Amino acid sequence: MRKLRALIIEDSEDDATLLIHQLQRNGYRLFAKRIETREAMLEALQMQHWDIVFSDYTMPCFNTLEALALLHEHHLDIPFIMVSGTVGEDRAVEVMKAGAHDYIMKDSLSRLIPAVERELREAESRRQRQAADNERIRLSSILEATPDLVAITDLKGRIHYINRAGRRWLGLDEKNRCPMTLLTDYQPFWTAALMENNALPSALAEGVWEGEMVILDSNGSEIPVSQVILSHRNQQNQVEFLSTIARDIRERKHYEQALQHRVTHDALTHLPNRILLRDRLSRALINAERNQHLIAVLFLDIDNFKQINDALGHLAGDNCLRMVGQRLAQCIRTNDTVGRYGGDEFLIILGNLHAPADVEIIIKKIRAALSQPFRINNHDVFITLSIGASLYPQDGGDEENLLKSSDTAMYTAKHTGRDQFRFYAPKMKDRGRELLALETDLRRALEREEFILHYQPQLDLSTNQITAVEALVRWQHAQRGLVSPGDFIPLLEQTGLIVEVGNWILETACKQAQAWWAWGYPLRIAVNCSARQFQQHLLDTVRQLLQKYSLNPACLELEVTESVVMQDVQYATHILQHLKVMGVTLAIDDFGTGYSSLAYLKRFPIHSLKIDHSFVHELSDDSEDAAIAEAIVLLGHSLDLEVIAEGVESEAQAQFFQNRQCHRIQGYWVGRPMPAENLFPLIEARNIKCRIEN
Ligand SMILES: Nc1nc2c(ncn2[C@@H]2O[C@@H]3COP(=O)(O)O[C@H]4[C@@H](O)[C@H](n5cnc6c(=O)[nH]c(N)nc65)O[C@@H]4COP(=O)(O)O[C@H]3[C@H]2O)c(=O)[nH]1
Repeated sequence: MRKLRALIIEDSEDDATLLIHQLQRNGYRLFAKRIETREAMLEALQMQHWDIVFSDYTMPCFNTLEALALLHEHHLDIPFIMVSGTVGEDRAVEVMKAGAHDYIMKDSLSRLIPAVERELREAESRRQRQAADNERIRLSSILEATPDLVAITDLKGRIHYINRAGRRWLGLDEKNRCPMTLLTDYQPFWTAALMENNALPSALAEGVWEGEMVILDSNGSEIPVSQVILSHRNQQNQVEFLSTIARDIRERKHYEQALQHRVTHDALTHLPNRILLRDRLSRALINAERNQHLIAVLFLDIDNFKQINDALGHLAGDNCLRMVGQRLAQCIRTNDTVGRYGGDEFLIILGNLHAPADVEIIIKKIRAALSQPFRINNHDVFITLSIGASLYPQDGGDEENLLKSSDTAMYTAKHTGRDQFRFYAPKMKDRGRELLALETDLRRALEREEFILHYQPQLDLSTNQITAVEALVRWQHAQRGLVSPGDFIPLLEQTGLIVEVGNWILETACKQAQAWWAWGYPLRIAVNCSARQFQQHLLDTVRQLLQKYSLNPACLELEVTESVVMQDVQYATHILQHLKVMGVTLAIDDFGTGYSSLAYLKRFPIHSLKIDHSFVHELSDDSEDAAIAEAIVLLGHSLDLEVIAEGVESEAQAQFFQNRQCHRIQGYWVGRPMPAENLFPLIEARNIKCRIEN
C-alpha cells in the first residue's frame, strides 16, 4: 500500500468519496482532506505537505484557477489534477495553461490511476532535478567565491568554465573567455615540459595530479601555484574534461625564500654563509671536473680583527665585517662567490680559472679595494687580510681538502706577518702541525718563565758611546732551545697572548733600565710594541711601570711599526701624544718598508725613525738602497727627528751613516743582541766617560 496525502477541492462530498474509493481500490493508503474554500486550502497547505491535489473545476466560493494561483503564490510544485464534469475545451486548456497537470472527467475515472501514477512520478523527477539544480547553484557559488582559480577545460585546453578568481587572474570576463580561450596560453613556456611529461599524463592515467606549477596573470607576471588537475570521463570511459584548481602560493614562496635566505646567508653581511659556500664549492667542483677547469679557494682572515673589536667596540667590529664583505664582493665576477666563513674569516670561490696567475690578479684587486681606510665610528681604520689559496685539482679533489689546504695556506700567510698571501704547498701541513705544537707550548711559556730578554746596543755616532739598547725577546724552550721571535711573535699576536707577554717584556725592560741607571749608566731602552699592545691599555701600563720603577721616562723608547700607527690614525695620534706628554720617546720601526706616508711624520709626535735593515744590507755608495737610506737620514734632519740605522754589520756601513750624520746605529758591528750581563763589559769599555758616579 502506497501512502498518499491528497488534498481534494470539492464541494460534493459524494464525488470526493468516489474519488477516495477509487484510489483506495487501487492500493493507495490515503490521507485525504476535502476543502471547498480558499481559506480552507490556505490552512491545509500550511498544515502539511500534500502529495497531490484533485480539484473540481468550480464550486460556489472557489475554483480550480484560484486554487492553482494559490499554489503558484506559495511556490508549491504539487501534482494537480482537475477532476470535473465537462467544462469545455477552452476552459480545459485555460486550466492546463494555469499549471494543472491533467484533467479527468468525473464520469470516466478509469484514467485516474494512470494519471496519478504518472504525475507522482514526474513530480518526483522534477523534485530531483530541482534538488540537483539547487546543489549545482550552491556549488557554483562556492566556486565563484573561492580565491583559488577553478577551471574546466577540454582536452585541447579550451576553457569551458572558469570561476571569478580565475577570470580576475587571467583578466577574462564572462564574454571573452569561452569557448576559444586556452588555459595553456597562461602558462610560461618553461613549465610546458612539466605539464606535458608529468602533470597531464598523471591526471589522465590516474585521474588526478597534484604539484607546483606557475600561471601567468593578465600582465604576464608569474604566479607560483599549488595545482590539482582532475580528469573527468564520459560514459564511454573516455576523458572528456579536465578541471584545474590552482592556489596562489606567492606568500608561502616568499616565506620559503626568506627562510632559505636566512639558512644560507650570514645575517650580518648578507653574504653566503658556510652552508651555501660549501654548496657552491661542490657545484663549482662538478663544473670544473666536467669542463677541465681550475678552481681556486681563497681563505681570507682579517689581520688583528680582535684589536678593532676591543678598541672600537663590537658594533664597530660588525660594521667593519660588513664593509670588508662589501669590498670583497666588488672584487669578484658574478659567477664567483664570496661569503663569510665565520668570525673574521671570508671565503672566495673562483671558478673557471685558466691559470694560477689569475688568482694573483684577484689578490691585487682585493688589496687595492682594501687600501683605502674604512671609516668606522669616526675613525679611519686600515685593514689588511691574510690570504691563503688552494687550487683544484692539485691541492685537493674535494671540498673538504680544498678548504683545509686554503686554511693551512692562510695560517702560514698569517704567521709570516700581516697582509700576506700564500698559495698552498704540501710542506705547509707539517709547518701547520709544528705551529700548533708551538702554540700549545707558548701558552705555558710565561708561567714557566721561559721568556728572556736580550739587549742589542745602539751606538751614538756623535759621541761614539752606547747610549741606548733595544730589548729583544727570546724564548728559551726546553726542547727547541732558543726560539727566535720571528717564529713566535706572530703566534703571540694571533692568540692574543702578546698583550700579557708584551707587558712582561715592558716590565722586565723597565726594571733593567732602572738597574743600569742605578749603576750609573743612563741608557735609553727601546722596546718593541706590538699592534695589540698598542691598542690595549698601553698608556696605563707605561704610567704604572714608570712609577713602579721610578724610571726617568726619557729612558724608555717605544718602537712601533708604520702599520700599527696607520691602522687607526686618530687613535694612534691620541696614544702617541699622551706618551709624549709623559716624556716617553717614540721610534718608528722598519721605516721605509710600509706605508711610508710622509704626511703622518708631521702629524705624529715621533722622536726617531729606524731605517729598516733591508736598506742597510746592500749598502754601497751608488746603490738604490744607499739613496733611500741617505734620504731617510736627510728627512730626519729636516723634520728634527733622530735617525737610527739598524742591521749595521760592517765598518763601511757604519762609516756610511757616520758620514751622513746619522744619529745612532745598531747592528752586529756594534754588538749582537745579548743577555744584560754580557752587555755590561761592552758598555764599560766604551762608555768610560759616560759613567755617572752615584
Ligand atoms: N741580519 C742582521 N740582523 C740584525 C742585526 N742587528 C740586529 N738584527 C736583528 O734585527 C732585528 C731587529 O729587531 P726588529 O726590527 O724590531 O724586529 C723584531 C721585532 O719585530 C720582533 N721582536 C723581537 N723582540 C720583540 C719584543 O720584545 N716585542 C715585540 N713586540 N716584538 C719583538 O721580532 C723581530 C726580530 O727580532 P730578532 O730576531 O731579535 O731580530 C732583531 C735583531 O736580532 C744585524 O746586524 N744583522
